[in-house]
This record gives sequence, structure tokens and C-alpha cells, in this order.
Amino acid sequence: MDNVIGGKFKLGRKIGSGSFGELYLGVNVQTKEEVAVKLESAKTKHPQLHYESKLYMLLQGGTGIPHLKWFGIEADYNVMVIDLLGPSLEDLFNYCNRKLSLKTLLMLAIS
Ligand SMILES: Nc1ncnc2c1ncn2[C@@H]1O[C@H](COP(=O)(O)OP(=O)(O)OP(=O)(O)O)[C@@H](O)[C@H]1O
Repeated sequence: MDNVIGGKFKLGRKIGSGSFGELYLGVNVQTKEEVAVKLESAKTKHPQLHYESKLYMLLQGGTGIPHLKWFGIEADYNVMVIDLLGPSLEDLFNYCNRKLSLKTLLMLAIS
């Protein structure tokens, strides 16, 4: 695939994968802003990414909801570009050797 998606987002390294798509780091070549790029094969029998992007549109403005920046088809992929979020709770848990202090645990429970 062309490494610049939608004429604007340069594809970087892989950062995750879900049940139907792969997540990549991306960068807006004009503003240098980092983004998350989700790719789904356009040949999949049961496409889901377009529905996910529609949900993001409906939820725009909600707390913790990433902003939908672009959706389209590039080469053989359905592509969704959204805000890059920080590490997941699972990532942070691994970072702490899968042990949390009582204080951290209570802070998480409160939040
Ligand atoms: N906007 C984002 N910013 C940074 N990392 C992300 C972002 N979205 C997803 N990720 C990473 O990519 C992984 C896969 O995300 P994805 O949304 O495809 O699947 P999931 O929510 O983990 O599972 P499922 O596909 O079953 O819903 C996540 O666990 C997370 O680590």
C-alpha cells in the first residue's frame, strides 16, 4: 500500500491488533501530529471497520472518545484514522511487572 494514506497520513510501526483489524502508528505529514491508523482487509467477508467509524462519528465529543480524522479505502484496505491514545491498562500493568501497589489499585478503583 502507498505509505501516505488519504494523501495526508504516513504509516508507521504496528502498535496493536484486534479481532478484525491491525493498528499502526501514523503521522499527519502536514502538522506532524501522531495518529492511530486501523487497517482492515477490503476483501474480508464481514467488513466491520466502516461501522466502527460510524459509531465514532455518533459518539464524537464524548469523554475518552478518540476523534475520527479520516475513513476511506486505500489499495486493498479499509482505513480509519483516529486520535492516538496512551497505553492501555494492560500495557501499564505489564510495565509494573503485573503488580500494583495498594495505593495505585485504590486510585484505579476510584477512577
Ligand atoms: N486510538 C488508539 N491509540 C493507540 N492504541 C490503540 C488505539 N486503538 C487501538 N489501539 C491498540 O490496538 C489494540 C487493538 O485495538 P482494536 O480496537 O483493534 O481491538 P480491541 O478493542 O483490543 O479488540 P476488539 O477488536 O475485539 O474490539 C488495542 O488493544 C490497543 O492496544
